[in-house]
Amino acid sequence: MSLFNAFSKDIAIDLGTANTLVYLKGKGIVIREPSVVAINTENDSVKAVGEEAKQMIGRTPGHIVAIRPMKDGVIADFHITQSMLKYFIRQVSKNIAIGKPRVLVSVPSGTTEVEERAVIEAALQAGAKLAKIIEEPMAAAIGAGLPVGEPTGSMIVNIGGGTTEIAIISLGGIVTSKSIRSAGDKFDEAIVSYVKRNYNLAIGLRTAEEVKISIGSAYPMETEESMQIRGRDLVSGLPKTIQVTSTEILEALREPVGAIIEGVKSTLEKTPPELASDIMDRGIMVSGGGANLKGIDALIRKETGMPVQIADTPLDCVVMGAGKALEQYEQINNSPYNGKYRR
Ligand SMILES: Nc1ncnc2c1ncn2[C@@H]1O[C@H](COP(=O)(O)OP(=O)(O)OP(=O)(O)O)[C@@H](O)[C@H]1O
Repeated sequence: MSLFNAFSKDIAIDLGTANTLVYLKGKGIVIREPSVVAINTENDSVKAVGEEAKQMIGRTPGHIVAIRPMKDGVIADFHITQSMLKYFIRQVSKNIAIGKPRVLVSVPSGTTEVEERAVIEAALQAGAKLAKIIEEPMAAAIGAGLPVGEPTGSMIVNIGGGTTEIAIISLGGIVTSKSIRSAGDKFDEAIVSYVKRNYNLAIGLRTAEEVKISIGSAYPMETEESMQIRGRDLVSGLPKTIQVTSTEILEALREPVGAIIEGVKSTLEKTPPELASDIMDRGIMVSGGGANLKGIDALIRKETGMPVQIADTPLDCVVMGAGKALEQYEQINNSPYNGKYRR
């Protein structure tokens, strides 16, 4: 049974802190852009959205600001989030001439009801005919191929940009979950702090992200790697290049990665014994962009003693799961949205 009707032009959106992905029913992923909006503050108009706006971060003239409207997995700026959502929904509607779509948006599990209403409102104002919410860990679990509808425990750890969502799912419902504000962004910030502390060098978050992706790891790697990075020397004030090693970045990431491990352990401690035993058999599934951090699976395995698997396309799990949920929604949550907000 479909969430809406079988012929509708439904879209699913992963409204992420770092990236927004849009899935069009029958087509797959049609938009994959950073969640960034550049605003001209002279007339409050939107100058650019997505990749084009991301390129402007840290490089804008005074009257243009590049903003990430979602922070720590929640909506930090409602109006800009709304503009972004409108832009993406209109992109899809315009290019594919689908008329007014019905929209399913995934939000982090820590999102308050007020924020959920704000997202629904934004989707409706962006031209959606109907809008519904799906919780991110549920979407991630479906997208990672876990058997969420079965009477067996599945565990998902979705490491995004702003939040890590950890959940135990059984029979189509979230049994226990935790949303922690340590994920990809905190990894980047930790690298910025490390370089500042140890080298007196100021680097930007984009450089830190490049370092994380190139030589970052959560677990000691077999071969040591190194990378040159450029920043501003805090003593002389001049540009300077230094070399950092993978061992140093492992050390820099210890704290934010440790917070995720603590979250996983405390969720396991709260898990009912029958489900815990299922998870011992089936293991923990890791998704989200942060699942790409080298060695994250090895570390979780070592710290929990459970089997751990990285999802096939970690960055796509949430939107693919939300997309699948468009078709399977009745099995997951039987509360129809009837024109007004309802969970
Ligand atoms: N190869 C990689 N190694 C390490 N981190 C990576 C890699 N590729 C992407 N990331 C990180 O993944 C994060 C983005 O992941 P994702 O798109 O799943 O988050 P999001 O859905 O936007 O955020 P949230 O779920 O918190 O709302 C970024 O911090 C990015 O730097």
